[in-house]
Amino acid sequence: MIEAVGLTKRYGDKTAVYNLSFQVRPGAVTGFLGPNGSGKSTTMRMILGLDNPTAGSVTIGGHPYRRLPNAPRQVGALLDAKAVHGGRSARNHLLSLAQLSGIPVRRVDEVLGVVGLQDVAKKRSKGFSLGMGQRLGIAAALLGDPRVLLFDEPVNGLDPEGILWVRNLMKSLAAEGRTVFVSSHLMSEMALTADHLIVIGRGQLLADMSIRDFISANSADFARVRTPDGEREGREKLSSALTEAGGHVLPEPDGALRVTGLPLPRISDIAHDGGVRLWELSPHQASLEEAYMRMTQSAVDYRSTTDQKAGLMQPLPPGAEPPVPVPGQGQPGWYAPPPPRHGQPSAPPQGQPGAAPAGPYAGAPAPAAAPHPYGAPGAGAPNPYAQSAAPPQAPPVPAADPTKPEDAR
Ligand SMILES: Nc1ncnc2c1ncn2[C@@H]1O[C@H](COP(=O)(O)OP(=O)(O)OP(=O)(O)O)[C@@H](O)[C@H]1O
Repeated sequence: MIEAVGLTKRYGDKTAVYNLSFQVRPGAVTGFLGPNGSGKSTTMRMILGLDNPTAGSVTIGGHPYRRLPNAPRQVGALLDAKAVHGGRSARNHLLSLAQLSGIPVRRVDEVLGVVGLQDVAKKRSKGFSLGMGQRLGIAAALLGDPRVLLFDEPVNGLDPEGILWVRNLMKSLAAEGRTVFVSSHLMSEMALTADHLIVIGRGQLLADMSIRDFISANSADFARVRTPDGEREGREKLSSALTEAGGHVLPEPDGALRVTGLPLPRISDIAHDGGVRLWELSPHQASLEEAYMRMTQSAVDYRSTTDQKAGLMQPLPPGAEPPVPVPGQGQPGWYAPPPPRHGQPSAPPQGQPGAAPAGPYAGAPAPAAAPHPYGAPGAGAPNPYAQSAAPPQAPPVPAADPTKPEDAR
């Protein structure tokens, strides 16, 4: 088991990780999520003794990494697949690692086979593609047959077959009772791979719970209702009737309605009473990606702006109309999560730095967070992001908190 207690890391006046407490348990794949720059790699480096915490501690099986006897036999890690001597062949790279840790040579050939690099084992790694480099990094992590494994973005650069292989590998390592801690930005992949999630934002714990609890705590069930195409009047009539009955109705991009606050049978009855035909009435739950976006949107440091192509535009021909901007294109594919049960602001106020671009559903209040099933073990100072059993009141972007270091606010 990996256990962090009050883990904090400052680089000068930058606080990369602040008061982070969590446990990564054996027998499960634990996903480690957070926006760019949220402190995932820093946390992993501290777990592996590559960085010293400014405060707090992190142990593996009860010991700091540096005090583990023959640590490479107990802990395997892929942090940076490029951190390889490019002039060495894949096999020689693994061989040198094996010799340093007293691992038999035949294990090198074994792991080369496991990651599918046996045919290029004698090739210099500097000629490797991104995906081949990742495979070599995974081979190095598996070399000592360790009980604890850390992978920082292991599927980066892998093709679909490679991604599937990594997914199955992580699951089988966990099924053997090992501790598997894996960071990724690929939500769909995490949803398929991880059993448990630890989510951080700006170095602080946002969530520590099972995937299923994470999704239900950060999303509301909703119904998709579609009336026949071309029957606009019926759609509008239904929309008004549902709103009148206490539902919250939002238009979907394809013309359907997203309805919360009313059970499906009630929606059906309302449509029937109003004489509105339905082509679709289906129950839905937000995906991990939607739930993650909702939870982390206020902790995102790096956001794109619209490319104005300043000074690059050709003058429009006489009479031509400028292109019409497409709503919600600031973050393609993203839209605000389903609306509230109790009403809680989900996005920072528009126009402020860090405000999310207005999506088609922007402005819809977000669902109240459900109680945190596991809590934040060992949490010290109150964490403005952490899920809590109390009704949430604080807006997602915390106001300046004088009890916190500047970067942790
Ligand atoms: N050696 C360092 N010196 C100064 N600042 C650092 C150092 N390492 C990390 N940081 C800062 O700490 C913060 C957390 O960085 P970290 O690399 O841990 O984030 P991350 O969650 O892994 O990001 P990504 O998802 O982009 O890989 C960032 O603001 C980063 O600039």
